[in-house]
Amino acid sequence: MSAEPKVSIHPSQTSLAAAVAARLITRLVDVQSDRGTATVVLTGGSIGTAALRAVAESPAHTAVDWSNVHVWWGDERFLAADDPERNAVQARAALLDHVGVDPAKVHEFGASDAFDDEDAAAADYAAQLAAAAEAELDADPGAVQTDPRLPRFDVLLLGVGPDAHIASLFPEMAGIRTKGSTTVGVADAPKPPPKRGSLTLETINTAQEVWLSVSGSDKAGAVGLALAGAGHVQVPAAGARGLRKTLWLIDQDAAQKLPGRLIDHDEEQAG
Ligand SMILES: O=C(O)[C@H](O)[C@@H](O)[C@H](O)[C@H](O)COP(=O)(O)O
Repeated sequence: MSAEPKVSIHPSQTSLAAAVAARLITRLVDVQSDRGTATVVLTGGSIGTAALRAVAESPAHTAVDWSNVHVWWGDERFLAADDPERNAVQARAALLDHVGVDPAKVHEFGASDAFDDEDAAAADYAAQLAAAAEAELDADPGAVQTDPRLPRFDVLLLGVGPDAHIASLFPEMAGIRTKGSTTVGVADAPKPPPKRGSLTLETINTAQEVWLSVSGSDKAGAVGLALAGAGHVQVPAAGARGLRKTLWLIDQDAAQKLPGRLIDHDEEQAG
């Protein structure tokens, strides 16, 4: 079971980041009012980080109980813990340091100063995920889990590269082909740095909602191919689906090669 993609087009990168931020705040508030806690999976990349900055700048962010938000990452660069290129370091600077998150609920991929290699860090992340899944079941023995090795992901954010990669799953490479594991170490990513850790596509696709945020004309080809139904090994972004929602949030530059039949005009006007 997975949700067909919906597309929402925004006039500029700035309005896109603001729209992602507004949607994220609303979603977290809604999930918390139903369930008490909410879980978000963050992405690195320019638009992902700009959206987090926009959350911090929005007065509405105080409606979220940040101390009850679980934070994970879709991928991480295998670098020292304080390296400014780490997705987690950028997310802290953009949002997490400003909103009173509970450090025990912020789950980072292991860094290169703590783990021998990217595979060990990825294995550790899989163990962290499995422990969270177990804790979830202890707290609510009736909880329905999509995968017993994974906690519930309410919203999973992704950026998309010009080559259509998502998280650290690059076209035609081993990561995007990985089956049976929840995480994967990546040794030779074409986007620097080469060493990374990532959720697998199978893991990404257990999220309730997957939102792909994309800005810029260099991404238009990737967006067009992904939404025209290309195969996920060649076009990883084509394979990302949420269980109840798959939302492409894109700016006009990234929408240049969009198959027209996919534009949802209600969504288009929403942002
Ligand atoms: O660690 C990373 O590099 C990311 O998680 C990666 O998947 C990113 O989201 C895309 O490459 C888009 O990045 P831009 O928005 O900067 O193009």
